[in-house]
Amino acid sequence: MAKGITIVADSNIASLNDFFNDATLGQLSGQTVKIIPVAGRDIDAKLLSEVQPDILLIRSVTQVNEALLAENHSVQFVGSATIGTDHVDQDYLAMRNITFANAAGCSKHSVAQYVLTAILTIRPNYWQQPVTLGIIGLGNIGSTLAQYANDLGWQVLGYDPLLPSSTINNASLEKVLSQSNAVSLHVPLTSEKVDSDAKGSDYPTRHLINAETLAMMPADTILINSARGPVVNENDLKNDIALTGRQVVLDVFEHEPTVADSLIAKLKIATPHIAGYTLEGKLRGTQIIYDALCEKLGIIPAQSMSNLLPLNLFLWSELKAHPDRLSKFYDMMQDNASLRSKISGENPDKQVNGPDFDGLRRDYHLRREWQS
Ligand SMILES: NC(=O)C1=CN([C@@H]2O[C@H](COP(=O)(O)OP(=O)(O)OC[C@H]3O[C@@H](n4cnc5c(N)ncnc54)[C@H](O)[C@@H]3O)[C@@H](O)[C@H]2O)C=CC1
Ligand SMILES: O=C(O)C(=O)[C@H](O)COP(=O)(O)O
Repeated sequence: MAKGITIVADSNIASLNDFFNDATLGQLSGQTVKIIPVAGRDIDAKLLSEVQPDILLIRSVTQVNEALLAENHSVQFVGSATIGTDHVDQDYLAMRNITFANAAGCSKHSVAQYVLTAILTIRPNYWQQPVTLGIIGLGNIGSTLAQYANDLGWQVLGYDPLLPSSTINNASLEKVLSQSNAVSLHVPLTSEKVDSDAKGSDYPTRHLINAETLAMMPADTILINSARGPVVNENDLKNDIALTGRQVVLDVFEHEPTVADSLIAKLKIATPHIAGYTLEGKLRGTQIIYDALCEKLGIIPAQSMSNLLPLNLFLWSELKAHPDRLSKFYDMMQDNASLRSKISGENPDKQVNGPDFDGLRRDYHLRREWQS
């Protein structure tokens, strides 16, 4: 590393200055830390070539690849304070010998709680009756959601072809889609293998939900996508909703950050990619990449998110005992209204514009995770 440590960071990373400062990083070497906060979409090749930072900290909106880094010769560590990694060309980073870390699992409870809130907002009667919840992708978020579902006495039908079968990984894709009251998607965004392309997946998720798979779902089955927009083919979804009247909840969109009103108008609930946006989820994301950077620098972590968290009074046990308090725990319809309030333009081009979508996320009042 150079004498001082220069960090270019997405300004939407929570508590940047609390985690990355002289005391928390320069503790052994006495190095000073300079942070340059930049909106994630403005982190570009020109900036990285001019600044030549040692460290790049991002979230999901910065594409990290050869185009971004070809003219940069200084970055030694890239940390993404996100679960998803589809925006990062990890093979390229490995080829350049740049260490990469993401924040696996950081918002698993936040997203699982988002999904429960969506289902119980649309169908409050599900608090009291037997429900079959379909979960596609049983990693950190999917398996956490399954725990909440079990706790509510719901049956889980789960599909994850990359994991061994288990009590929750217990069904084919067709069975999950055709026999669930609600289906929730928790897969990474992956593409098909092309020839010997090592990056592709044997079970690609791009357009996993399309005309064919939607046709397997009964009309009254809710669909929730809080994974990545392109997992659902939006044109096919619009046709499906027109045909069946299906209740659909989207937190992520195929052409995000722009979202067409022709889609939003058909959705039961639409939110601006905030399923993981709790204080705990975002701080955990920062903590995980901070810890990874400390490991890279050979220093002991000197900051902990527990120092930064105010008291949390949101107890899952309380909500279970008082389901009528759901909107006090998370008023999802407020997020839905905020997104819809940003629709502008004239028909047929009415849409939420990218800067408005990003603005809602930048200025989001972070929720609290419910504690067990
Ligand atoms: N809306 C939001 O705010 C957030 C969205 N996410 C998204 O959620 C995704 C999932 O997150 P985690 O559960 O933490 O990831 P994870 O990596 O722990 O689990 C993903 C699971 O999906 C499975 N999978 C892969 N391809 C599949 C396929 N074709 N069919 C069924 N299962 C498949 C994998 O085997 C793995 O078990 C992330 O990749 C990210 O894109 C994550 C956090 C917040
Ligand atoms: O962690 C992920 O993966 C996500 O989708 C993030 O929560 C999205 O947030 P940003 O990284 O876009 O702020």
